[in-house]
Amino acid sequence: MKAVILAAGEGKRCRPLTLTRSKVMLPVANKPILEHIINALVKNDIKEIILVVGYEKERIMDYFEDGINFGVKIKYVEQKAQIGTAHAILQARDQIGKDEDKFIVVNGDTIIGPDAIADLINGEEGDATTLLTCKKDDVSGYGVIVAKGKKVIEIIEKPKTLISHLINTGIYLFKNDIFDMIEKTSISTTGEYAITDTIQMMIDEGRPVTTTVTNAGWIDAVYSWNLLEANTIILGDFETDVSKAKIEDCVSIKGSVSIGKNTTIRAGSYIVGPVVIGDNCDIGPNVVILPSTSIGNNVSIASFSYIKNSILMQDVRVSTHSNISSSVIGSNVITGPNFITEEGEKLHIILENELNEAEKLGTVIGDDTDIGGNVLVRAGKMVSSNCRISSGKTIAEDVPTNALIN
Ligand SMILES: CC(=O)N[C@H]1[C@@H](OP(=O)(O)OP(=O)(O)OC[C@H]2O[C@@H](n3ccc(=O)[nH]c3=O)[C@H](O)[C@@H]2O)O[C@H](CO)[C@@H](O)[C@@H]1O
Repeated sequence: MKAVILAAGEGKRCRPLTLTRSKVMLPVANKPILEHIINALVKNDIKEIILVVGYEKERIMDYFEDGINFGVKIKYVEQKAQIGTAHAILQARDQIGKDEDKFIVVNGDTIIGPDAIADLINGEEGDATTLLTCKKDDVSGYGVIVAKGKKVIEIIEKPKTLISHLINTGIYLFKNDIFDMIEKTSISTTGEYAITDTIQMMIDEGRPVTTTVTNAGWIDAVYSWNLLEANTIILGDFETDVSKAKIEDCVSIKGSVSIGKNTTIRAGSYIVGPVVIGDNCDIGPNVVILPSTSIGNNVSIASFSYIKNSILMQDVRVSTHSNISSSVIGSNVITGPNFITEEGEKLHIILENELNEAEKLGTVIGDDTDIGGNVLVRAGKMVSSNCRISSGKTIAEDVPTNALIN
């Protein structure tokens, strides 16, 4: 069976991190979200994946290439304008071909494990379209499903009132007839061609649509700070492997800690897992890294720094005596000595003109930003990409892209 992954959108709610890469390429436990999905499909014996790409497509294509390093054949189709999930699926029509019986479609921006895909495949019913659903207390922001047993009665996209606790995970088993149905789908009130509208049309025409409810892990990082929660969950499955690292004397490592090749952990450092550290990093001496932290490749963290519950992407340089907690730091960010992120709980954050609440957050910093020494970032304040912040500043407001704070 073939699978189609929808990966053409930006993921605006994860800005500033998605200004330079799409949400599907954001790292969780040192792997892009998309890689977790591809692994889940490969573990279910999927041999060919069609990736629908658009926004920042080169980054995706450079990373996955033809898929050979990921154990699968990957083909790319481009969706030139991101005008909806139904339109995105339609781009894969030629690659799926008429002979294909059924194929899987997965949204590229949620983290799933192999069990979710196995549930979808095992729940297949005759020639029906199957939607993988899961139960959630708070269903706001999702497609909601009303079902009678396995039969789907109605699918309503982001309803304003509570109709059901069953949500659409964005993982489907379709037959080839979906393409003709998509072509008949009209544009929604939000200006998109939505696959949920196509599915509702199938139900209205009396075509069989069933649902399989999954209890397998399905993690949706809606906002950049949700990446930290996702990271904590995924790191929970990691096993200790420090065999490829250079560990100096008097280093203390507790819990599950995975360290990549050519990484040096210098004397006096103290690491408590779950923690994952990539290749070619230089950590210490006397650095403390606490759960649940992911550190990408080519990162250096200088002496007496303290990192907790954070994601540091690749090529980050942290100077001495820094304290980074509950933060997501984009790639190629450089911070001067005594860089401090304040941590806050239940923070109100305005993003894309919407008020949101972050359970716990330090800061989020976009790619390619340089921060001088003795800088403090107040809890929940974000610094966008390509900013220059001089020494001694306190960041008490969000900093926009390309800003120069002198
Ligand atoms: C209309 C629709 O499908 N809604 C579903 C979608 O909502 P949701 O609003 O999450 O859908 P998004 O717009 O985030 O898109 C989902 C995925 O499709 C990709 N994409 C989107 C638009 C586009 O033109 N091209 C493209 O490739 C995005 O990159 C992303 O990977 O996922 C939720 C689960 O997370 C479901 O509960 C919703 O029912």
